[in-house]
Amino acid sequence: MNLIHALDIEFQFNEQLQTITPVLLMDEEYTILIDCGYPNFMDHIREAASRSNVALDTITTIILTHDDMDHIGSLAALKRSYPHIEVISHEIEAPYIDGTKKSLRLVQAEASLTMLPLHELAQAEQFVRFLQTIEHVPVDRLVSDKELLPWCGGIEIIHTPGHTPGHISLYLPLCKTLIAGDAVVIENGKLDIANPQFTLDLEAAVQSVRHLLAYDIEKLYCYHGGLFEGQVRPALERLADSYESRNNEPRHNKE
Ligand SMILES: O=c1ccn([C@@H]2O[C@@H]3COP(=O)(O)O[C@H]3[C@H]2O)c(=O)[nH]1
Repeated sequence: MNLIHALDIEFQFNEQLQTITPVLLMDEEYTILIDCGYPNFMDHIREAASRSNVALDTITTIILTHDDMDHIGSLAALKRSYPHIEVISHEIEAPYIDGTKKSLRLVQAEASLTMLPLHELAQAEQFVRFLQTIEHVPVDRLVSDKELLPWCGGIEIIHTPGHTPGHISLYLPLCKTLIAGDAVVIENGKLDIANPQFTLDLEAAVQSVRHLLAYDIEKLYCYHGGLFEGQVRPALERLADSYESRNNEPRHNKE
């Protein structure tokens, strides 16, 4: 028995209706949550999981695709309530999650304060203060590219850097399913790079999309956008091509 439950969670953020999609993977023994929402999202996760008849206390494992406030925000609360949960992330991402290194999103947000026009400053400062409140949690197990976790018939770790340096996607060969985290998102029905303006290394993010073409993917779940309804391979190819052709466009001489 292998099951995948997409936990679509709708909420208001910055006065906008948003949806995030953590994913539950289950086999006979293990219940694995992939990413865990913003701070104070335990009730949202509990409610979404209960729609799939899953109780939070059955979660054995949390795999974090990367360190960002909307992916690790409720990790500390989940660990406090369920200390048995094993937390897994890529080895490069772990120091940001456990707080040994300063969150790169916070570094980015602080750096933006010196460059923003005055009218955007208050919101950016608020975002910095928000990031400073994110609780850090030790990572119990480090994984690296191509590692195969034994659950659900095998879960392959794919290192997909770009959005952050230790970002991972998860591939389940048995059901040809990719959990993409923020490696790609769905925007207006199409695959896209997640917030390119905040992507820490856009070139690497596009390379990661190309790398995903090596996998036979029939179902693709995005954290922002949920299940992609379409032909995955051509969509990934179009996405990589579109960013690469932008990079190859001749630059206009402004002199
Ligand atoms: O100045 C900034 C920088 C970033 N951000 C957020 O950081 C997030 C990174 O992951 P994401 O792609 O899910 O979403 C991004 C944005 O929502 C922001 O709101 N303001």
